[in-house]
Amino acid sequence: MVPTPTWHRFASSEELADALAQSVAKTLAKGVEERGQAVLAVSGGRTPAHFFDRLSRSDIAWNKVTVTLVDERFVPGDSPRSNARLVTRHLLQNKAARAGFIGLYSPCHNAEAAAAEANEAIGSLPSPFDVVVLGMGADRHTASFFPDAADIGDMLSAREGGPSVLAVSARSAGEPRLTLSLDKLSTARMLVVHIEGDDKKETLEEALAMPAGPASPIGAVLTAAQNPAHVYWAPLR
Ligand SMILES: O=C1O[C@H](COP(=O)(O)O)[C@@H](O)[C@H](O)[C@H]1O
Repeated sequence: MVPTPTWHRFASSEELADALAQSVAKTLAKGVEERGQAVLAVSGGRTPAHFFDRLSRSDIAWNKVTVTLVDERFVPGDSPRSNARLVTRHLLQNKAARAGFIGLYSPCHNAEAAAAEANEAIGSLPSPFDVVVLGMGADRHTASFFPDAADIGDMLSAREGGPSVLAVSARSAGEPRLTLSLDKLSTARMLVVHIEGDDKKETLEEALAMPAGPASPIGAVLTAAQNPAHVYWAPLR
């Protein structure tokens, strides 16, 4: 059984973006106060742009915050499919332009080599991360844990001590991917799933009712979560 997360439902994407930005900013500020620095790991895709715009205007000590990605496509930073590009354009702006950024992509010969490089950089960050904001696809993938990835079972059963960044190859994902490990995601002090639209709400409700595992990577992450997880939902714009 997947532990039931706390749902935060909003009438619009704008209201959701305001509330989520406020809550994330508060948690990052608390992290800076307690540890002198804070880490925020965010998703890519279409959903988070509006939330990023709001969060970038939050008045916190961004120079003590490092932003990273929960996952990335193995594409250069100027590709329209790059999650780093989305974060650079929408989050690392305004007040948040002072934040540090560690991406997962590097121009290596393959995703495995890029994952090894990113693993070094991610390993230098304080652990656990302060905030992880996940998205979710219609196939119940989250970060780049895709149900049809060859070694999805192994990736979702790996616990503490393994690499923090993994290379992923899945037919449904298109290009190769890089993802933070289950351990990195599930140990976050604040774990949020940000989804919009009725379809995704139904998909997540189904995932919460089915066994966590390769067919339901979002369920696996929520089951492994070390702190109560939060779902932020609004209808599609
Ligand atoms: O491939 C990805 O998709 C998911 C969901 O994206 P969305 O466009 O449906 O919001 C996202 O969470 C993930 O970071 C991204 O790489």
